[in-house]
Order: sequence, then structure tokens, then C-alpha cells
Amino acid sequence: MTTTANTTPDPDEVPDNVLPLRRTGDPPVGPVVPDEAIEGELLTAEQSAELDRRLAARRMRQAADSVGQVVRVVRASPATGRVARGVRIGARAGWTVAQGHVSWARRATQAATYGHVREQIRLARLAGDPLALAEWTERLDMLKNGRAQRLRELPGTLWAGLRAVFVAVTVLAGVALLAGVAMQFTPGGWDWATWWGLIGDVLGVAGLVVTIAVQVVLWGTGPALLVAAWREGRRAAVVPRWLVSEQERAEMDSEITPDLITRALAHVKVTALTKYLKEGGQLEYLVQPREQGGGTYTQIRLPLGVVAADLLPTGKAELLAGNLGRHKHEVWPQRDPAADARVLDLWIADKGTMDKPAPPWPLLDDGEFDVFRDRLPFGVTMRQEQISVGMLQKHWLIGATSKQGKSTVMRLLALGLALDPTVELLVADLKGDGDWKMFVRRASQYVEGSTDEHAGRACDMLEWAVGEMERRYQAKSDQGIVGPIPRELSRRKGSGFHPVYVFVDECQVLYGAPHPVGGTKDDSRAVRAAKRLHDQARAVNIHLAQATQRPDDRTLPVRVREGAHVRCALNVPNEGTARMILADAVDRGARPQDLRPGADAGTVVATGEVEDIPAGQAFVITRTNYVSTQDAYRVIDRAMAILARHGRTVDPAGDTTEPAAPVDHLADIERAMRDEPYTRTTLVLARLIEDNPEIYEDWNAERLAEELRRWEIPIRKISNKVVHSDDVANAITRRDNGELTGDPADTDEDDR
Ligand SMILES: Nc1ncnc2c1ncn2[C@@H]1O[C@H](COP(=O)(O)OP(=O)(O)OP(=O)(O)O)[C@@H](O)[C@H]1O
Repeated sequence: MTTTANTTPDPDEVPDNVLPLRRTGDPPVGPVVPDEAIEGELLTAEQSAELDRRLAARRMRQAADSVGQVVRVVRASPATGRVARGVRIGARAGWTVAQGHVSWARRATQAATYGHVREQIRLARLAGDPLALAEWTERLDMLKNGRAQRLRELPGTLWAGLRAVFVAVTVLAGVALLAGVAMQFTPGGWDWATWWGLIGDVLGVAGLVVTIAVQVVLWGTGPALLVAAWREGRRAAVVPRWLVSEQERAEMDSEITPDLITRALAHVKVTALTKYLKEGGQLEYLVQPREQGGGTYTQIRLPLGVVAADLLPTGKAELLAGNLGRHKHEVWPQRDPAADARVLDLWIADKGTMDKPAPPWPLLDDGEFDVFRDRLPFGVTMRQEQISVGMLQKHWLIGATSKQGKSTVMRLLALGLALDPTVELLVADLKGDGDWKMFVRRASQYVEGSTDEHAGRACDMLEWAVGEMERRYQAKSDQGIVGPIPRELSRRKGSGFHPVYVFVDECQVLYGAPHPVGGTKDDSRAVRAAKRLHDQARAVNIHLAQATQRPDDRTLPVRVREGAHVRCALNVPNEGTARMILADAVDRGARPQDLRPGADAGTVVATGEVEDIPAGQAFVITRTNYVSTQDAYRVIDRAMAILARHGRTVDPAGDTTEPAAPVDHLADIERAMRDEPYTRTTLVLARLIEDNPEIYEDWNAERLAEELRRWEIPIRKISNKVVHSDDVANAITRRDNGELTGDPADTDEDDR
């Protein structure tokens, strides 16, 4: 509440003698002179609020004066708001009712002229479909002939109706007359006047009912018609934007309907498409727009003369996005190579979907990883579906403009792999900013720095991997291993076939280093090593992952780029750079250049051998799980603990010097029986896993049974399924004598 001098103030002028009242004990506010008497008046709450408004207005004016602006204070009264809302609702109802009538008129005209059939004829002509054209033309002729026939028969039908009414009335009158005559001759029956009085009453009641019905129809038809017209208007027309509230407008904007998509496509400046839609052509929705996670997905067959590729360039996609009321990074047209060239895949994000962060990385606080068995959690799609990648036998390339999360994304892969105790990691961080420092403990080789010397050491690392690859090919041949290296062998300590991953961050430093380390020609040591790894290493479980800011020919030779099986682009400056990383995926709609710098850090467009790329699509947009540098240290702590738990060391080089002893499952089974005469198969399996988890943790009852069959060891039944130690010992003897080979082909079916 406020006190004011007792004069009538100018509505926008605030008197200087306005002082707030205060409780005794509150600190003084304003220029109060002690002991000075103040004459004033007490205001009501409304008057006080009005005064507060004027004070605020004055403050605004003063602020504007200081920057030389003109400010008009607009009063927003609740009553004005209510009136405006009432007017808007009334106008909208009137408009909807009018549209209902327009729609009825249109439908009546269509019905009268067979408009829907004519429309089909026009579309068939437009689509160049002679079969449909002939069919619809024939149908139109049939309908026209049918109507002409009915018109010819109309007078006859009316005449027959009139006759029927005349006959009905005559019969009823005759019956009443006969009944009246009969009453006369019936003893104690009604007299003539009473009978006709009754007939008159019946006719009177019928007349009353008819009158009431006519009144009801007369009074009810108007409102019923209005309601029906309003409903028809709502069905048939979209309310103009100026007649809806701001909130409704936002809802209208976010809803993706076939109509909206068609309208948006009509204005993407593809001449044939615009012409077709302007002439009233309809798009064929192979998949109706449907909610998919954080957006709307649809598949459309474009008209003749238009292919999906016409809508993929950034300019077109941006235009389409604008027409749909979206930002360019929210609309992703794609080409489905499995379908014909006219089929367009379209995904439109809900507003704000792209701003949602990815959920925490599933392996952040818990869990081990097995590169043979598991897929590495990598992120989620815009549709919130998990993306996981199999890491075995794939080389990676990641490219992005600076500060878009390239190192973080590649480090995520390395962190996951670090949780597999059998994996050896080699890391070259050629930025040297400490992003990878936590790997010092976990990596068997670690280089950090951006000088030529560091590039030289990274090159040595690649060449070491080439040497290791050659050694493995030789060992494979010596041990008679054909095809991929089995998981059991690869995971066995000292096998010499454990998975190896070489990570090179900022690899442009390596290829940009002076000759002979760098360079783009084949005589560059780095190019030669990377190329050899790309060509041959994955078959012996050696992998190369590289990340760069500049994937151009000078800093990342094309022959090195081509060898990557998984390619990821975060935000890149332009389509040319996108193509260098993602290759053909760019022709099918990949546009990492449209990701927002900064806002979309950590969002990758991934293509190649990524299992979760939806069928028929070339790439998947993934918001990668974010593991901060601080959290990365925690993950590596866990990785070291896992390593210790498995009795492994970081540098498995010592292991590789031991010749890999082949696994002897028979001997392991015999050991698992612990000298018992017979043992339950479930117990044998449990002991195998306990004795040697790395080899047997994937085994189940079926796998054990298969192994026993290989060696012709029967599974016997004594209340439970058991294996006899005599049978196992016998199998070992026969095998050692060369009588059993363990080859499944040699196993007699009858023994199974
Ligand atoms: N998955 C992610 N989710 C959210 N933000 C991320 C993600 N990854 C990275 N960022 C953000 O992006 C910033 C830059 O990340 P990072 O250093 O990995 O980029 P970069 O492309 O490697 O940069 P530079 O080219 O300078 O090496 C991080 O500090 C982080 O804030």
C-alpha cells in the first residue's frame, strides 16, 4: 500500500511525494525527514496497483530516454484480453461453419458431376497410366448412363408413388366407412355420430403430432445444421493462423501431417514436383507419417520425373525443413537404395529432439566388455534407440571440425575396449592436450605430442602393428588355423592372437609430417603402414582407428581414407569434407555439414559397418554417449582392476613369445571331473567355467554335449545326465592313438 498527496494525478505522471508506508522498525525508504508530518491518503489495493504501474512506466521511459529511444507504454487489461479471446473464438466458429457449407457445396457439386471419378481420370492421365485411365473412364460412362436411366424413369416412379398414396387413403376411408356401418347394425354398438367423433379425435391427435413434429423440425433444423456445418468445417478445412492462439499455433506447427508434407514438397523448387502438385497430383505415401521416437518417419513415392536424390542437397533439404517449420538439422531426407530412385525416406525430428543429451554411457560405472561377444554401446539415435557397434575386424575413421567432440567420440571406443582384459591398446594423441592421458596406464604404447618427433613415434607404432600382423600370419599358418581366429584362441593368455587396437588422434599431424614419415605418396612410411594395416590386419584381429580435423588429400591420403570400415563425421565445414569422410553416404542424404557447430557436439553421422543402421539406409545419426575426461579416468581405474582380476598385464608382448598351446578340451573335461567315477554334466560345465573362464564362460549344456559327441563320449543317465570318467579316459586314449580325430564329419550319427 502507498500514500499519495491529495491531488488528482496525471495518469502517466507519478507525483514525487509518493512514499511507501513502512512498519515501525523497518529501515527508512526514500527521503523521509525525521519528525516531519506527512499529509496523505490511504489507497485501495486497485489504486495502489495502478500507481505501481505508473511507477514502472516512468522507470521504462527514463531508461529509454537515456538511450534516446521512444517508448509507448501499452496497457494490457485482462478485460481486453478476454474480449479479444471471445472475438477470436466467435470468428473461428463462424469461419468453421462457413467452411462447412463450402465443403458441402463442393461435395454436392462433386457428386453431381462425378468429381471424384473425374479426378481419378485426371490423375491417371497425369501419371501416364493408360490402364487406370481406361478403367476410370469406363466407370464414369457407367455412372452417367445409370443416372440418365434413373431420370428417364423418374415421372413413372412419381406417378406410381402418387397412385399408391391415393389407394392407401381410399382403402383406409373405405375401412372406416365399413366399420361405421357395421357399428350401426351391431346391437349395443356405437351410433353414427360417436363413431365419426372417434375418427375425428384420431385425426386431431395425428394432426397435433404432425404439427409438433413440424415445429421441432423448424426450430431444431437451424442449430442442427449449424453444428453439422461446424463439424464438416473442422474436418475439411484448416483454421487460418490469425484465428488461433499462440499455443495452438505452436501445436499446429509441430504436427507433421501428409497435407503439411505435401505442401512443403510443393515448394522445394523442384520443377516437376511443384508442377505435379499444383495440378492437383497426389503423393503416394508408402509409409504413412508415423511417430518414431523423437520424430516423424514417412516414405513417399515421388511422381514421374522426380527422384529422391533431387531433395538431398543441402539447399533443398534446408528449404524443405523451412517449409515444415523446422531447422535444417531437424529434417533428414534419405534415399533408400533398396527401393527405386523415386522413393524418398523422410525423417523429421520433433522440435527440440536434437537438443536432448544422450543418456549416460551404459558402461560408465559398471560392466566388462568382450570384443568377440558384445557390441559396444556408442550412443542413441534421434529416435532414442540405442546404437551399439561390433568392434571386431573394423577400422575406423572419424572426422570433424575442431571442438566438435571428435577426440571424445574416439576415446569412447577406446574406453569400451579397455574394459576387455584381452585387448591391447596403442594410443597416439598427436594433439598432445592431455585428452588421452588416462590411457598411459592402460595402453601398451602411448605417444602424446604434436611435433615431428611425436609423428615419427606414431609412425613407429603403426609399423610395429604391421610387424605384429606379419608375425600373426606366420603363426596362423604354422598352427594350421584357417579362416578367422577363434574367440577361445584369441582370448587365451599367451596365444599371441589377442585383439590389438591402434588409435591415432589428429592423424593429419602424422601424414603431414616431413618425408619419409609423412607425405601422401606410397613411399611415405606412415601411408605404407596404414595401407598395409587396412588391407590385411583385420583378419588377424589388429585394428586401426584414426581421427582428423582435415580429411583432405594432403593430410589424409585417399588410399588411407578408403580402408576404413566405419566412418563417422561430426560437424564438418562443407559437403566436400563430408564426402571425404562419408564417401557415398553423402549421395544418399548424409549431411554432417548441417549439424550445428557446438550445439551438436558429440553427434555423429555414422556410415559403413554399423550394425544398427536401419535397413535400407546409408547412415545413422547418433548422439554419442558423453564420457568426460574426469569420468574417463574412473573408467580406466576399472579397466586396470579388470585386468588385475584376470591376471593380465598391460604389455602382453611377453605372452607372444610363448608358443600358443592349443586348447585341449578333453583334458580340461577330465580335470573337471576331479577323479570322480562319474560327474553330472551340469557340474562338469560349472567346473570348466570356474577353471578357465576365458575359454569356457560362453559354453552351455549344448556346447558341452557337442564336444562330448565329437569324441564319442556318451552322456549316460542315472537320475541325472552324467559323464563317466572311463568314457573320457577311453576317448583320450583313442585320440592319442589316432583312432579319433574329433572331426564332426567322422562322428557316427548313431552314436549321438
Ligand atoms: N558426446 C558428447 N556429448 C556432448 N558434448 C560433447 C560430446 N563430445 C564432446 N562434447 C563437447 O565437445 C567439446 C569438444 O570435444 P573434443 O575435445 O573431443 O573435440 P575435438 O573435435 O576433438 O576438438 P579438437 O579438434 O580441438 O581436438 C567437449 O569439451 C565437450 O564439451
